[in-house]
Amino acid sequence: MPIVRNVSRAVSQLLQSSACGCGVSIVPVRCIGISPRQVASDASFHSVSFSESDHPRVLITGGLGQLGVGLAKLLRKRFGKNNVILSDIRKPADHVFYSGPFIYSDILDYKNLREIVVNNRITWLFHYSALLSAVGEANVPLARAVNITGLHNVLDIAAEHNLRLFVPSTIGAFGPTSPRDPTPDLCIQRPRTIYGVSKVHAELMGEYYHYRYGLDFRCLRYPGIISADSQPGGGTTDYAVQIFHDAIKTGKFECNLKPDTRLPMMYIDDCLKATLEVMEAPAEALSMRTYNISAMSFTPEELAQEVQKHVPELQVTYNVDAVRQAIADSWPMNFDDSNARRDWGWKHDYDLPELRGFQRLKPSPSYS
Ligand SMILES: NC(=O)c1ccc[n+]([C@@H]2O[C@H](COP(=O)([O-])OP(=O)(O)OC[C@H]3O[C@@H](n4cnc5c(N)ncnc54)[C@H](O)[C@@H]3O)[C@@H](O)[C@H]2O)c1
Ligand SMILES: C[C@@H](O)[C@H](N)C(=O)O
Repeated sequence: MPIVRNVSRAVSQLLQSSACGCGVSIVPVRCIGISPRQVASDASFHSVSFSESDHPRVLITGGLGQLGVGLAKLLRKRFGKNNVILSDIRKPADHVFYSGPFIYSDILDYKNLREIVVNNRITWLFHYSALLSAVGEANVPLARAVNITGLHNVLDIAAEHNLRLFVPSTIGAFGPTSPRDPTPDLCIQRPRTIYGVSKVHAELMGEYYHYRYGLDFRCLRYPGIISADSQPGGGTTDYAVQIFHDAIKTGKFECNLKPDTRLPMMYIDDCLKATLEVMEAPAEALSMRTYNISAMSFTPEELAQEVQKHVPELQVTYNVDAVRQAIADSWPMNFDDSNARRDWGWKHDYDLPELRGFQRLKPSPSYS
């Protein structure tokens, strides 16, 4: 795929919007009080438990972060408001609470998660809960618990209840020994953050459950995601969201990465579109279960120049955060997503050139 580096039109666009299976079990089942998992040696099951003409019943974990509310909106449009349940451990804002079903769910509480899946007859699960790269380095034990133990809970429940499971991975699943320009789907993955390690673990565990038990696991490696109406959750690519907000609000932006740090990025609408598309793709189309997806790639300096075309008075300074810089320097510069394009027709809509005007990054009134 040609690498897109033209940042001009995208900037405009962004700125414009500102069981207890105690009996015989064939799946990995947690058995209350006896053993955590029972797996028969001939374990095998297949995940599509609803008829293809029915709408899936969806649960989104960690849904109050940068991406979950937008995903719920997209899925509700397609499957109906009441078929999509957002969940998180945080209190939702009014506009989120009143926009559709919301439920408290801590992914570390296995029984609670299972109860939600059972009571709501969930068929598709989008597992968004995570601690991102920078906050993960600041609290490794919590990141390990949420990103690894939490994933184990989700995998087991998805397997027990024949769910189709989406788990996002990231450019952060690669490390300094991976090829960086471009980074293919299959190559060395030796990340040096707990976030990256947990995401490689998620990719491998999901694929293992797929091949071992038939779990319908689907995974996309997202680039850094740019959004208008939601705050990033403490990652290395956060600067690429913050610059738009600061340009509009204060006309000043202090970047915590060096000006020439090139990273793959994607507008949120493309990210969510890809997520829905890969979940709807026929299983036969998927030659793999974990795909890179790509849209554009730019440096802070290039992005700043583009924003300055629309906000000429914007002053950009650099105050490099050593932790984030070390992480960014170990991540891909460009992502090769040719397998996604070939297998299930992935095509992004937004290059930086396509994002015209300032409206996209103007926070809506409900944004906090
Ligand atoms: N935003 C990006 O740029 C990006 C890029 C690549 C991959 N991803 C992945 O996409 C997913 C969503 O990303 P995001 O940016 O919305 O993340 P975020 O950090 O903004 O939100 C994560 C959410 O998880 C919740 N959470 C934390 N602990 C929890 C627990 N114990 N139980 C339930 N929920 C819990 C938090 O409250 C938060 O709302 C993550 O898995 C992330 O790794 C995001
Ligand atoms: C890239 C992605 O995984 C996230 N935005 C982070 O920087 O941690």
